[in-house]
This record gives sequence, structure tokens and C-alpha cells, in this order.
Amino acid sequence: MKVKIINKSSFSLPEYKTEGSAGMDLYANIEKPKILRPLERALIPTGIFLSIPFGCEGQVRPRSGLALKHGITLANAIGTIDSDYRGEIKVILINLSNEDFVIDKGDRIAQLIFVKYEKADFVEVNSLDNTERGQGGFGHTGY
Ligand SMILES: O=c1ccn([C@H]2C[C@H](O)[C@@H](COP(=O)(O)OP(=O)(O)OP(=O)(O)O)O2)c(=O)[nH]1
Ligand SMILES: [Mg+2]
Repeated sequence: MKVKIINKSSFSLPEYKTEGSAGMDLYANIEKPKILRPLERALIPTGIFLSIPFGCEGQVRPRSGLALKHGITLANAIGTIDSDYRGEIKVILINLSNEDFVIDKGDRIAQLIFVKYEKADFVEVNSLDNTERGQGGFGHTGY
């Protein structure tokens, strides 16, 4: 995959930390430390620009360690990186703890996973096929 990196002095090619890692870490590409107050959110640049192959998307996901220890997660749950997006990958962090959290330049703030997806061709119909579940949902099968 083609990748363009800005701020090369402190950034190398994205890498998987272990052989079996699904995600590659995204680093904060910021000049000075950013303090995230309780419930504050911020758009953090990563210095990474990608040309993702058609038929794949990038998913920006939280790091579980940051979420567990500091309540740091993503305001958009999972960020979607479209294959035709050529801008800088950015991360929408939110601090769900009741303490300030400091993001330093080069911190690993999230991870990126590549996923193949299907595109739908829609055909309009008046009724859908029957299933056992039907319209039941939202706890329909019990808790
Ligand atoms: O966490 C994210 C989410 C999105 N993006 C970039 C890549 C993505 O391809 C583009 C658009 O994202 P999305 O479709 O989620 O946002 P939108 O609000 O629908 O904006 P748009 O109208 O540009 O599609 O923004 C990121 O860098 N990080
Ligand atoms: Mg969109």
C-alpha cells in the first residue's frame, strides 16, 4: 500500500508490533503536548496519508490500554477511512475519565485495521422474505 508520511524526523513506516497484530499503531503528529480535559474531544493528526486499495477500508479503533487506564477512546467509535481519501488520517480522541490526559508528540493514540467490504446494489421491493426473528430486536431474545 502506498503511504505518504509527514514529519519524517520522528516517524517511520507504520508497522505491526507483532506477527499476529491486526492493527498498526497510529502516532500523534503534534508539535506540543495536548491536554485533553474530562469529556473534551480533539482531532489529532497522525502524519500518515494512504492510498487504500479499492474494496478495502481503514478502520481507526481505540487502543484498549488507553481506554482501560485513562478512559481515552474515539468519539466516533470506529473511524472509517475511505479508499479514495487522500488527506491525513486523523483521530477523534475523547477523554471519558474525570482527569486530564496529556497527549505527547509521538504517542500511540489509536490503531488502524484494513477490512474488505461489500458494496450493495439496491433493488426496491414491497416486502422482504420472512425469518424466525422477523422484526424482533433490541433484546427480543432475552437478556
Ligand atoms: O476517524 C476518522 C474518520 C474519518 N477520517 C477521514 C477519512 C475518511 O475517508 C473521511 C470521511 O470520513 P466520514 O465519512 O466518516 O466522515 P463524514 O462526516 O461522512 O465526512 P465526508 O462527508 O467527507 O464523507 O475522513 C479520518 O481521518 N479519521
Ligand atoms: Mg462520509
